[in-house]
Amino acid sequence: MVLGRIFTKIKQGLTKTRNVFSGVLDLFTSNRRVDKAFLTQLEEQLYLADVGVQATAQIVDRVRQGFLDREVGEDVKLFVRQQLREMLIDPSAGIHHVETGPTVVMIAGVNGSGKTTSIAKLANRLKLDGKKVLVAACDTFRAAAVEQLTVWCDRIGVDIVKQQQGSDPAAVAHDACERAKARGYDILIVDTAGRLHTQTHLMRELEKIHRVVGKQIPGAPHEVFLVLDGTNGQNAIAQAEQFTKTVKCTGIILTKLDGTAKGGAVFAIKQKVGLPVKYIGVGEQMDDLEPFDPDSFVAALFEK
Ligand SMILES: Nc1nc2c(ncn2[C@@H]2O[C@H](COP(=O)(O)OP(=O)(O)OP(=O)(O)O)[C@@H](O)[C@H]2O)c(=O)[nH]1
Repeated sequence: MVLGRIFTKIKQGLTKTRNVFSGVLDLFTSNRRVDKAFLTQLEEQLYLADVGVQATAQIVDRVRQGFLDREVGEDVKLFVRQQLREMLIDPSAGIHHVETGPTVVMIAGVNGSGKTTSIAKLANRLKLDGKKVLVAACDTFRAAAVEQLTVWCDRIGVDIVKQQQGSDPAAVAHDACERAKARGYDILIVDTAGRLHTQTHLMRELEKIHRVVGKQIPGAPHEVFLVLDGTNGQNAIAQAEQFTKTVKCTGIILTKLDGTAKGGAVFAIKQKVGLPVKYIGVGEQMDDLEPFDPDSFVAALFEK
């Protein structure tokens, strides 16, 4: 029942992506053979669905190898569905909670990507799972960032550690770790600045937070999630490539999938950036963040 509701929500959130993906699905209803023209069309449609050059080439190649000159039918469709699903499978799904001490999740991403909203949604989700959640407002670069995060935390009912604008983000991280340890929090979510004056500046700041957190809590940060705006499609991938040169990330939160037809970028992200999508944002409300599940995602694209 609950699963059904979540699936319906994912399907609704992916409406626009589903519409472009119907171009792929229509190919399997036609009465024809797997020939050069079919493979070219498959390539075009996957590409149009933002699946990305590399992922598209891999699928088309495998269809050619397995089905050339055979009739197009359910088996080819199932094969493509399987290929897409397998591309997304990742053994490290979700957040890895440590056994003792707080689990630290650092959140990075450029301003406007949906970083603040995603932190709020994640905090809300973890709280509903029974976790004691603390948020560290380390984006001290912009006053609005701290204010916005405070409003969200109040609304959700989770605690926040903050200092005034312009203070050292690493100091905020330090305080937050102390508090998380002293008061038995299960999870500490650390917000970070989205953009500073230069890339080097940003890198130094993120590294410093990383170091401070690691000194306070062994193994921390346990996860580093990069928030990407799903409406950017292939540009989000370029951004991810750029960002991961600066910070070592463990996963992606892909936002705003409800507002875009470019949800196929999920495949390209995994292929090109090598990072799993951990959560997807499918709306602006607190409960509009879903753990990314390859089965449901691909099923949502393939099922009526
Ligand atoms: N439709 C939709 N909108 C979203 C989603 N996630 C975030 N948004 C909206 O995107 C806008 C930017 O989100 P923020 O969370 O403020 O983004 P940010 O990265 O923190 O950016 P700054 O506030 O500029 O630092 C807001 O209007 C959010 O409501 C989503 O999954 N779906």
